[in-house]
Amino acid sequence: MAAVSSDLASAFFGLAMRHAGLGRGVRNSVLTFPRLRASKPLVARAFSAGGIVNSGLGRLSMAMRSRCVSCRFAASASATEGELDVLTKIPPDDRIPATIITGFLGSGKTTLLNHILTAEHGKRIAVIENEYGEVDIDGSLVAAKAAGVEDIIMLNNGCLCCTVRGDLVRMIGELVEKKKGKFDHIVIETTGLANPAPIIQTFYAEDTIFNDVKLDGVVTLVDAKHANFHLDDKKPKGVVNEAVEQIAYADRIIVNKIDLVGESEVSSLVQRIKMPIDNLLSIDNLSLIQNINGMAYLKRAEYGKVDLDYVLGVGGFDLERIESVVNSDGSEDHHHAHEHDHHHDHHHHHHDEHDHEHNHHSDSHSHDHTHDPGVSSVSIVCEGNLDLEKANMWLGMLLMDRSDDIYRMKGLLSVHGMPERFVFQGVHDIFQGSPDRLWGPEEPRINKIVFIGKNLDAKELEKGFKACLL
Ligand SMILES: Nc1nc2c(ncn2[C@@H]2O[C@H](COP(=O)(O)OP(=O)(O)OP(=O)(O)O)[C@@H](O)[C@H]2O)c(=O)[nH]1
Repeated sequence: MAAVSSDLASAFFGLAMRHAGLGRGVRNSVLTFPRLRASKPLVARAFSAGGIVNSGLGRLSMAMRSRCVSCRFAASASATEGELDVLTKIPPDDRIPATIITGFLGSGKTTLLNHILTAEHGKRIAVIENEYGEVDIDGSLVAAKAAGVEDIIMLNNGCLCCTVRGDLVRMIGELVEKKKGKFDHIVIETTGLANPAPIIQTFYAEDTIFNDVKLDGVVTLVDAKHANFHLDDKKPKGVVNEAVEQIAYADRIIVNKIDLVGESEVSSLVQRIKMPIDNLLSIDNLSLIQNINGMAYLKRAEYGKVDLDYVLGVGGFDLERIESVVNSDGSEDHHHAHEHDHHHDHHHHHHDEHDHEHNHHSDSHSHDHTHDPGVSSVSIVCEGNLDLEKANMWLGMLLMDRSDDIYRMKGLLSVHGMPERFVFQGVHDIFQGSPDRLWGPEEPRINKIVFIGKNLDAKELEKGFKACLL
């Protein structure tokens, strides 16, 4: 890994900053890091509405365009003057939003879908339903169709994340081609055994989708009664536990079927999914407890009944809205205030915005999962300015090395010399970043970054990140 050239480094943020919106309405850059060995030529693929751009890293000549009219990128040391086409205003992103509904078998996906389809929201929704091995459309879906769903497409000759991924691309392509303007949102229900990662990646890796459709969010249903059983399921080496993965990739979690269990059972499940491990140190059986996703918002529900703005238009993959995630722990369940307790617990290390006003030291939280192959989340919060070159190198190397294990990343960074906040997110080796609004004159320049993945070593991540600070 030591042989990785600094070209890789300049690509990570450099490309992200310089390549944006080459085509209609696409504001952000998207990078994928192919699984390369350091000795091979390093190539990044930038997907844009204009097609795939293959570029030798660090030798990019794409014009940088920013959403923000007055952006300057003094920090982008490697950008040549001719590239700084920063005054171009990018048109609004008018791609059709798509929501993935996932969750283990029987967790209530179709029930939620019906709730969405029959509720008053004024949206015209096209549905892609993936029922593994089933032929007939679910009876309740037919009812929903009568209620005015724009289109229901069945994908039932395999699982969306495996065999029918090509079908998904084709179907979305056809939907857009034939029915564009007739629907406002696409909802995709996966099978209960789907791993969301390949489905998410399809939205970035396939130009035919990326040009017209943007991923809005991943909503995961969790069966309050049976989830622990599936989460505990020890899989053979190399086999993923779908129940864990589905939660790990979520932007919105719905702990459903709470009518079937008692309050304490729900609370311990919520803890297992969300609560910072530091709070659980007093609990005896610590090894059984993991903080699977500290980033997603979580709500409890019966029969999937949640407000629709909780599941549609969430902007989970929208750089403009990453802030709300990295600034909070995702607990949004106002009826269960105790889920916020860790905000006020002096033993934990995850601070909210208010804390930082008074306490500007760096910190992170996560249980040390070095010896635990479980999925966990790590948050790093740290005031200071990042050295762009170092940050490029660190994140580039991290993804080269660990992109299989890093499921999701979201962050808000303070880059030295850059007057705007830099917002980014990633799914494995796909990375997307762009400048956000200007830092306020009195605003502390605090970096916030969240990782969700397997075998994450919080200390190592924090050390690597802090080494990038000036
Ligand atoms: N008691 C109870 N039952 C529920 C709740 N939500 C859904 N169900 C029932 O649970 C069963 C499974 O719900 P579905 O919505 O079909 O679950 P699914 O995730 O789509 O199932 P698969 O497609 O098989 O993975 C149905 O009989 C639902 O009526 C709930 O909150 N409480």
